[in-house]
Amino acid sequence: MKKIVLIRHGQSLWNLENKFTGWTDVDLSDNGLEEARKAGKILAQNGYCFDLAYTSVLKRSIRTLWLVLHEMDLMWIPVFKCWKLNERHYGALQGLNKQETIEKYGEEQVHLWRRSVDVRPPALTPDDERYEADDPKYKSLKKGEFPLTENLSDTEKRVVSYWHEKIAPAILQGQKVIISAHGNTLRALIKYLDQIPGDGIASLNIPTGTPLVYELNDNLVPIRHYYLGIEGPIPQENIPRHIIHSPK
Ligand SMILES: O=C(O)[C@@H](CO)OP(=O)(O)O
Repeated sequence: MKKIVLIRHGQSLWNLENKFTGWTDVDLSDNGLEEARKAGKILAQNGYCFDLAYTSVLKRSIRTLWLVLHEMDLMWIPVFKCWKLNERHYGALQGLNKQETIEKYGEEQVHLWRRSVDVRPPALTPDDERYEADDPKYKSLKKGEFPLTENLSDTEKRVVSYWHEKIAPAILQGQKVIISAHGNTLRALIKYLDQIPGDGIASLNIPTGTPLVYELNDNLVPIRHYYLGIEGPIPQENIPRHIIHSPK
């Protein structure tokens, strides 16, 4: 049996301000910093240890990982950063307030943009200042690879390709792995691992800064999964489809 830990970054400044974030590189809020430290403590208290870590190139997930590894005294382990683990690109919605967007376009449209698998938010244009293809952190992207907008399926393709290229081979070699990423990146990975069809993933919301353990069989098929450190009943919207129970 293999065990991996997924963690969505702690609360970011734009989570706090209720803004669409996507690839905008905002940092953690004070609460998010605290969530990340708490996650590291909980992992250490539960006897977790990692050989390798994976994260995006966005500072909210990198800093979350740093704080987790700091609390676990594991800052020395190799950390691999890749844009393929970035949050879903939110196109022209990036920077807009979610509530104001609902007031302008209606609840139903905004829900489709946020949670549908195949609807893409309005695209950025390459002359938009939010189009950051020239940022050095994206110099490894091939021409045309930098997204102007993405739906969850687009995100799933890049996340799953990285899973097969890098993460799965490491797990199969026996490495203990933590992945620090983003709400929609982790939803996409869970959709793939748990083979959740179509819009079955629409209602899943991953809580910030909360370790989610996946136990996998030798073929990397999920056996069960559970959160660490949630006190009281787990809200239904936080529970991936196959969840069985939380550890004692
Ligand atoms: O703004 C974003 O990038 C994401 C995650 O915070 O938001 P949502 O939950 O709407 O997908």
